[in-house]
Amino acid sequence: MSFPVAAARSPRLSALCARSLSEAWPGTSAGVSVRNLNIQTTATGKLKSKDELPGPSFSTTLYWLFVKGYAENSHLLQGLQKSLYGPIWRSRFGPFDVINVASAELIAQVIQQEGRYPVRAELPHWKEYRDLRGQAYGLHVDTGPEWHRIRSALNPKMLKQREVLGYAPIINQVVGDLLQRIDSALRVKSAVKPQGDSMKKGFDPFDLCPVIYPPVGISSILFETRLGCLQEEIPQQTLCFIAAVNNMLTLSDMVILFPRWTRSILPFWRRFVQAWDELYDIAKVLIDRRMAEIEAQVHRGEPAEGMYLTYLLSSDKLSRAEVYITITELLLGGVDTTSNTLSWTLYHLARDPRVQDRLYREVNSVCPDRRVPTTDDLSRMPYLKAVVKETLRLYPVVPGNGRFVSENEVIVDNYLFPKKTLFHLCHYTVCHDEAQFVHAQRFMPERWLRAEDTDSGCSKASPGFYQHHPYSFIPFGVGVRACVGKRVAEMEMHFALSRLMQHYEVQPEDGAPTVEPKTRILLIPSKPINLRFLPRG
Ligand code: HEM
Repeated sequence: MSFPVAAARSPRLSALCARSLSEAWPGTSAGVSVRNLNIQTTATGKLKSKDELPGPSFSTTLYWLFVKGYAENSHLLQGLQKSLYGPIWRSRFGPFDVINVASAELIAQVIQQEGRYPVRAELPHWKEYRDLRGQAYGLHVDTGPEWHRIRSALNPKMLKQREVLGYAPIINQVVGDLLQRIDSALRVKSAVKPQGDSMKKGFDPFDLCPVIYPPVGISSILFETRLGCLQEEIPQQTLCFIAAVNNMLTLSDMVILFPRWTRSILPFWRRFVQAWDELYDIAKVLIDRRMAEIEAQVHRGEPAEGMYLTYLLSSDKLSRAEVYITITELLLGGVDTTSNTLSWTLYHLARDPRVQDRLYREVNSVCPDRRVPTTDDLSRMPYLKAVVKETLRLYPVVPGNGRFVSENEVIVDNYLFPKKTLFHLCHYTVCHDEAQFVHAQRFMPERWLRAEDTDSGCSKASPGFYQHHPYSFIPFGVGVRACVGKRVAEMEMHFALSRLMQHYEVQPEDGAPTVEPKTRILLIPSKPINLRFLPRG
């Protein structure tokens, strides 16, 4: 992932570990723009205690969340609280005592001190479920060297560019099915129109989100089988799986908020366990089925060829129990994320014909006559990548991330925090910070390009149009704990978007309302995004 630093320097995000920050952010020689990152210098004065931090009382937080409606808009609460308390504040809520940081510099300071085995947040209720069922802990529950061992087994086939390129054919096949699915949805809609109706095929708006919502591409890579998400009749098992993912994620938040003694009265824990059981059981059936196929192949003297699952099952790096839970967790990470990002992208393209036209022209010039793009072709589509980046900036799927620093004390902004402090990294606010991004509320993919753009209608004369602090845009996280699915997700979105552009022009439905995001763990559309898909001639 590159940054549009004006002087044509584009450091890679992966290189942005704390130690290399000044190299990675050219122009920020130590002690100048990295002033706040150098904790040695901030530590020279007297350090303050976290008790001196400003922040809302418990009752104020309750009021904001449940009376003012920020429970579904916690991304906006970040900005409100920043305006009241500054870029660092403390909030207490139920069992949580959280230090919120809402500037790129302070986020960088936290990440810089996250330790060798970073933890996002403790998930005691997930651990309790695993103990209850005697399952392996997995990526989200395991900590320290155990987490690192699992992560090291996953990384090579997920994060190495060379390996990920191998998934291109299956992703393209899935995208082909997606196009067919849209086409048949349009045909059904036009078929029910009365004769002579002026509305033509493709003119009836519909919400693409449910079509692309299911974990289409990633499931093919992980399970090495199609789950039938793109069939007109989605198989029952797949519907169950999708519902279980939703339930588990929603209930996870509820379970952690209420004390244990409420479990016999409130339904949350019981339903949470049920959702996990369903998820795990379906994943286990699919994995066992694939394992039986591999064993049969080996028995026949054939090489066991496959993708991710075959690699994990045959690598001996993880136990079978760990493979069950790891594949389930990978799928959890891959579901809402790419589909929501793609939906937001289309939402903006539909509203901005100039951007859509420029994107179409780029795709068409690299792949004329609807030739299916290859990964090489994608590398020659900078505007396509800029469009996806700009979408992730406006709608970071993970609007706030966490770091639970348990190994060491941490100094941030001259405050000293003891071990076991939970930090909330307010990415949404930082991505919308006018000081980092000129016209921060506008959808302007050009800001990610290095070349001068002539028709964006915005002032590139403003210093900083292309420049921003590297930690002001980290939609996939950063460092060793960053998203393991980043490369696959990007490839999936780039293929899907380029091919959608080849086949359809998207337009908003008549009188379409503005769609705002809401938070349901992830940042998702608050209402359906209904679009018209007009087949291109
Ligand atoms: C638009 C797409 C996606 C976005 C924006 C995204 C974003 C993120 C972010 C912000 C994190 C936390 C990183 C950190 O704590 O520093 C994360 C973690 C994770 N993501 Fe993604 N993700 C996406 C797609 C995917 C996909 C497709 C997969 C499945 C292969 C996936 C699997 C995971 C997993 C397993 C983790 C936890 C890693 C760990 O704890 O070691 N993500 N993702």
